Amino acid sequence: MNDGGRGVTDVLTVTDLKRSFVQGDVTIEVLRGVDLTVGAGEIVALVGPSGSGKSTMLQAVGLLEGGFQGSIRIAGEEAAQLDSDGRTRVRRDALGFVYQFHHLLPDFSAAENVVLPALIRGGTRAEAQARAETLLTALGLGHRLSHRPSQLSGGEQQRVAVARALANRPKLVLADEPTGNLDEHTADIVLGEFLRLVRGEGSAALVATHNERLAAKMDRVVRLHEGRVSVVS
Ligand SMILES: Nc1ncnc2c1ncn2[C@@H]1O[C@H](COP(=O)(O)OP(=O)(O)OP(=O)(O)O)[C@@H](O)[C@H]1O
Repeated sequence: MNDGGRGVTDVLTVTDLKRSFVQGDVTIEVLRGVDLTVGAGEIVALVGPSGSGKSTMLQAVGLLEGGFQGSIRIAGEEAAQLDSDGRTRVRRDALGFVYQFHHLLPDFSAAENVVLPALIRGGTRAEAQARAETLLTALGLGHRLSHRPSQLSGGEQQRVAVARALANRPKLVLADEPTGNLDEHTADIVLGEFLRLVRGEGSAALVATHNERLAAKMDRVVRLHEGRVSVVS
């Protein structure tokens, strides 16, 4: 799909997305009709105060949860038309995920954690290994390939999570507070590396953060407010 205006192909088009949660007698309308596009290779910050719905939004776009109304198109595929296998395929082939906490497999080395997504997708071990080493080396972890997560610093663990997200060359990386668990100095460095690598790979990214300073380093900032998105820059 082409948005016409910016002259780029969109990897993500969200139209009139709605999500509410019912708790007892109370209905909380978190997303009240969100419209959002992310172009190929574009890095978009999703900002908003705590509770504004950033994680809810990323869960919808990551095809991780149902219960949504509206349209989500990822790399040309309409989410509502996908069955469970289709959602798994889109997540595996078109998306990469980075969370606030690394969620690395504790019994596997840094390299093995990055190799796994490619193996699951059906790649050869040699290719997956070469890709993992390239990504980890680009993130300054060439000397940490055999370390397990518990043997790495917080910043190093998060770099491995970034490498894992990029292993299958996703069109779109979804990142939920990717540096939220790091001290300010380390967060700055890791976010800079994340942006450099994502740009170098030509992937797009949608990055939820409540850190406006970090958001300003991205190509565009959109704000979630009262269940809708407004463009900041
Ligand atoms: N499964 C759920 N059941 C009920 N309410 C929920 C559920 N998930 C989220 N919410 C509510 O939806 C609102 C948005 O939550 P969400 O986690 O998306 O916000 P956020 O912007 O990511 O916040 P933070 O920056 O604190 O992570 C909150 O009020 C939250 O309590």
